[in-house]
Amino acid sequence: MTRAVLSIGSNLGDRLGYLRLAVAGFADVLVAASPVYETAPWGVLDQDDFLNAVLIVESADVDEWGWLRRGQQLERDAERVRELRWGPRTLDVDVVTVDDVRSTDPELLLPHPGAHERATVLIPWLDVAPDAVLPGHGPVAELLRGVSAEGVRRRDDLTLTP
Ligand SMILES: Nc1ncnc2c1ncn2[C@@H]1O[C@H](COP(=O)(O)OP(=O)(O)OP(=O)(O)O)[C@@H](O)[C@H]1O
Ligand SMILES: Nc1nc2c(c(=O)[nH]1)N=C(CO)CN2
Repeated sequence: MTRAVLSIGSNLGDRLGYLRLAVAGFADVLVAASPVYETAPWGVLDQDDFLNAVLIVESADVDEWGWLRRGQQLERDAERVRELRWGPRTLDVDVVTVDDVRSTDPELLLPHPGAHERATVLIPWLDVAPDAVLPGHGPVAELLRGVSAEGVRRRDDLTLTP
């Protein structure tokens, strides 16, 4: 059995629809889905706001590479076009952690190297897992104390399950 934490994001087109597409794609393995947050972009600042959320998924049949592949298939289903690094996208699925697996393979870095400093990941993750620990970094609740939550707004009017 593996349990993964996935960060999903969209800032192009039907943003909520794309996040829902991801949730539907993981419906058979879904343990929890966080609230939806509207977030100011980081990385490339001159782009539209994102919707972000975190999913917890679990399966006896999927290893860390399987979670990556399933996320990438959903990105393709969302007709994502790879253009700019950190640029606009219909759907991004990042594998944040898979249990306490460590990987330095550039195709699958685990834990995700940006997670510890991204409020867009840490805030929704804490919502669904208050005791979560990011391997190598510590409790998510503590990491959040060192990160600015500016530009991260909870959107309770948007729900991931229709
Ligand atoms: N933990 C991970 N989750 C998802 N993709 C990963 C992970 N580690 C490495 N990758 C690789 O990253 C590439 C995808 O990069 P992508 O363009 O989505 O990056 P990004 O989302 O713009 O930036 P960031 O990875 O900083 O969020 C893929 O080739 C994938 O194999
Ligand atoms: N707020 C926010 N900004 C981003 C995001 C994201 O998910 N949320 N993803 C990016 C590329 O991975 C680049 N910038």
